Amino acid sequence: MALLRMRTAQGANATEIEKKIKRGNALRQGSAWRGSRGLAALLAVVVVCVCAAAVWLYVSSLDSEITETLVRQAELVSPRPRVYSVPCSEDYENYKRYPGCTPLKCGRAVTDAVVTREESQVLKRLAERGLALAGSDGGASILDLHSGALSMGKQFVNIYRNVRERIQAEIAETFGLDPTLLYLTKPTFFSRINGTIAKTQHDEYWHPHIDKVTYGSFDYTSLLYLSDYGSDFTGGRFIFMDDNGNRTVEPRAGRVSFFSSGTENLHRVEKVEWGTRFAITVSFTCDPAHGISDPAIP
Ligand SMILES: O=C(O)CCC(=O)C(=O)O
Ligand SMILES: [Fe+2]
Repeated sequence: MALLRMRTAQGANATEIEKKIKRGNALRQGSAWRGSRGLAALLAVVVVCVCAAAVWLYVSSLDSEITETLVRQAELVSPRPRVYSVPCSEDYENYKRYPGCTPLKCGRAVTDAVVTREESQVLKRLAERGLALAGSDGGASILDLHSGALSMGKQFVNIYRNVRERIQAEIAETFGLDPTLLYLTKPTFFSRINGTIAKTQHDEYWHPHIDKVTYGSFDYTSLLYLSDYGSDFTGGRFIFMDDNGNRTVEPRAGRVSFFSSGTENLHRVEKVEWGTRFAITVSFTCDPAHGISDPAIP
C-alpha cells in the first residue's frame, strides 16, 4: 500500500515534471518563433528601405530638373552676359560655311542687360492682346510675327523696337562674329504657355529638340523671356540636355538667353505647371538666302 502510494506519488511527480518539460519546450519554441518573426520583420524593413533608396536614386537620376541651374530667376546678370562654352557639334559641316558667322565657337549665354523689364512688359502686353484674338485649346499658343514691322502713318515702326538689333549685336560680340553677317530668320514668334492639357501635337512644346534640325536655317537661337519663373508661372524652365546632365535657365522678364543652334545645344522646355509663361523666339541665320528683312518703304 505504502509502495503503491509511493509509486502513485512518484507517478504524479513524473506527470508533473513531464508537464513542466512540455511547458518549458513550448515556451522555448514560442520565444524562438517570436525571435525569428522579429528578425524576419527587421529584414523586411531593411529590404523595403534598400528598395526605396534604389527607386529614389533611379528616379532622381531620371529627374532632368536637378543637375545644375545656370541662372536663377532672382539673379540679375548684368552688365556682362554669363557665357558657357561647349564644343561645336558637326552639324555645321553639313551646311555651307559663312566666314564671320558660321559658329567656330559654340556655347550658350544669358544676359539681363540687353532688354529692360519695361520693354519686356510692353512686348508681353502686345503678345497678350494678339493671342487674346484666338489661342490654342491646348497649353501652347504662338503668334508668329517675323520682322515685327508695323505700318504707322507714312512709314513703319517695329514692334520689337530695336530689341532684335540689340540681341543680334550681343550674339555677335559673345561669339566673335560680324553682326552685319547675321540675318534674322523665321520663325520669330511669341509663345504663350500654360498648364492646360495638350490637345494636339502643336501643344507639345516640351519635347527635346535641336533648333538647327527643327527649323533648318537657324545658326543662333535667342529667347527673350517676358514673364518670371516662380511668380508668373511654375515649371517652364529651359533645359539644356547635356551628356553629363541637364542645365537649366530660369526665365525672367527681360532676360535674353542665346546659344548656337546645333546638336551641342539639345534642349527642351519643362512643362508649365501653373500660371502663364510668355517668351519670344528670335533667331538668326548665316545664310542670306534665309534672312528676312523689314518691308521697304516704296
Ligand atoms: O521658350 C523657350 O524657352 C524655348 C523655346 C524653344 O525651344 C524654341 O522655340 O525652339
Ligand atoms: Fe528650341
